[in-house]
Amino acid sequence: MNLLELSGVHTHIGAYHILHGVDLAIPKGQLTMLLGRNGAGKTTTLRTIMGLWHASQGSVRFGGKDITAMQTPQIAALNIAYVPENMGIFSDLTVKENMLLAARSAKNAAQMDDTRLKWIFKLFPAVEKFWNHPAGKLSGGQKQMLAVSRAIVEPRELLIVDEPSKGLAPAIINNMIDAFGELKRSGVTILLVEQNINFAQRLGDTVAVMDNGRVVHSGSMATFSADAELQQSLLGLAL
Ligand SMILES: Nc1ncnc2c1ncn2[C@@H]1O[C@H](COP(=O)(O)OP(=O)(O)OP(=O)(O)O)[C@@H](O)[C@H]1O
Repeated sequence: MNLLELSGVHTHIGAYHILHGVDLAIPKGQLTMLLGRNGAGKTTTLRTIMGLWHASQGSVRFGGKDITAMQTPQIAALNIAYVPENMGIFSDLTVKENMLLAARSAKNAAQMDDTRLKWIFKLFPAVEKFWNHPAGKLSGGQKQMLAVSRAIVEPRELLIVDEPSKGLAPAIINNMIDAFGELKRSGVTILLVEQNINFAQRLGDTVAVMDNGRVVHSGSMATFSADAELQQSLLGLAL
């Protein structure tokens, strides 16, 4: 069953026609990797899902419901979390305050779900370690971990993250892979935009590849991983 479905989505940004009929299906409970060269339209697709841009044609359906024309707060309220490329962290606030702001149902730290926080601390130890530190002081990798932690501070149906491995050192990437693996096992449906093919192959169940504002290939990651020629032709990878 598909949790999210885009059909024939066109998106314009001002005078520019960016998405040219995106068809994308995100199977429930799986981790889908959205790949493609720079400028292929991946971020624009995520922003269109979240209602930050609106499709001028086509439809976005979530759990069978048409969300194409809905506003971002209403879309988020359907239990969809989005971590943009800039991560949306408040640098002057502590890690704890950043987490608290993301927890819609908690008015203070004591009201945050303790079991869930402990689970998040296990996924991302840096979040616990720097709990009372200003978020602006964290390294790039720790900020990314905080950003994902904020997104999952409450249970989600769908977690969308734009380039979680960007600029991260290999050790941090391994931590990120373990954390997303654990998130996947918790049953949440995940959509990641990735440039790091190794990261994508280690985590993805399903893959969709974009080019020129369209999805030009979709299928299982296992099939895609086994086909070097396909990867070469779609991503221009030097193998
Ligand atoms: N605000 C904007 N105004 C005009 N054009 C834009 C805007 N945002 C994106 N674009 C253009 O839309 C196209 C798709 O951009 P998008 O960011 O969706 O690609 P992407 O696949 O996420 O690439 P990247 O990996 O470089 O982020 C690009 O040609 C980009 O220049």
